[in-house]
Amino acid sequence: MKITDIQLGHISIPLKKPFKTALRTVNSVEDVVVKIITDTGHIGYGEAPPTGVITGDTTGSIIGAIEEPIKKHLIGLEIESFEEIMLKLQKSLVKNTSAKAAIDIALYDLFGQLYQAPLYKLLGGYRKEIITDITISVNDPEQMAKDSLEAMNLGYKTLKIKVGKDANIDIIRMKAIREAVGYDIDLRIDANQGWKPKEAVYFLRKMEDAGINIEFVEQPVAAYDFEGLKFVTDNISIPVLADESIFSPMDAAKIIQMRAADLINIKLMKTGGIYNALKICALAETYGVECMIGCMLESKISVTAAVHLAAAKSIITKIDLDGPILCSEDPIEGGARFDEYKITLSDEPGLGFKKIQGVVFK
Ligand SMILES: C[C@H](N)C(=O)N[C@H](CCC(=O)O)C(=O)O
Ligand SMILES: [Mg+2]
Repeated sequence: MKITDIQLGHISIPLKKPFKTALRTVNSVEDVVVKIITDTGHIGYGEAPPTGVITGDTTGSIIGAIEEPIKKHLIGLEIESFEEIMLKLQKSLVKNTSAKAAIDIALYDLFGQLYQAPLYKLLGGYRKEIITDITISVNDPEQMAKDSLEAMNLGYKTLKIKVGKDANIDIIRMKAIREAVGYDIDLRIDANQGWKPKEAVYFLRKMEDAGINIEFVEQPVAAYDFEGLKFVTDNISIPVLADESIFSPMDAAKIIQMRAADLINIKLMKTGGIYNALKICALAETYGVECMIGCMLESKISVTAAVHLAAAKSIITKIDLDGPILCSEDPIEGGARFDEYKITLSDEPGLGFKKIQGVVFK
């Protein structure tokens, strides 16, 4: 199975509601889609979102990275020589993790097809069904309480609450949400780097004292501020999860060795795909640090790859793969099945895609 061509397309899906974090507001998924074609007629699909505020990647940079260095390094290679392909992909240029992730995902899709097995089984086959949280965008407290109740009524047991815009109002937001949903729902919060270390400690302690009961806090401080992250971790009892601070396995090793966070958020768009995500899983497992798997604003193509990884690995104990659920439509036939919070994999080979509607590949 030899790679003969790599084509690109664009997927555009309106969201059900605007997605709002401390970093940005988005109304639709606008992602680059990758199609890798082989001489055997097998096709692998991948996807990359331009999440510039987190990864630095834009639509233009993703397309440029794939059309120039990546494509040149991969055409003509055999999927059988998987390690060689992965090394060439990762070494074709530095950074550009979203472009690498899209290609890595399409290659793993082909890898599964080559051996006629669903990817999650090839990677470990731990389970075939997972349960995701759903994100509540940062808004005024009344709106967030209403959105949380709506999610609870759809059956979600875990809500990921976006905060980090103004710590004084964040406390009011969290009180309003906890009051609305009661204590049977787990609340995890994501500040998306919005607080300073001392401010984070002050307000998180206040939230603890108010009995809000928070499962964990995600990325309270700036991505680069490992010391600040450690300061928060050392000074509150709520577990701290590192998201934007960890892209590479090296970042993960550093955070773990510093004890700067209690938990790690793996996202394929930060790691450059499954190949490096597996290294983070191995590191985390070695040190007994549980992982969450997350996503950006992604459709079912790349999120299906994340579902396969989560289904394969027991160290991934927390799931934030709500990208496709936030979308108002699903133009992808096949892949993971989303029934609100319940995500199930089929036993189709690779990632199991059948058809991607409305995307023109060139
Ligand atoms: C969509 C997912 N639940 C999520 O919240 N991801 C964000 C970043 C998403 C983005 O801005 O595209 C996160 O965990 O920080
Ligand atoms: Mg996050």
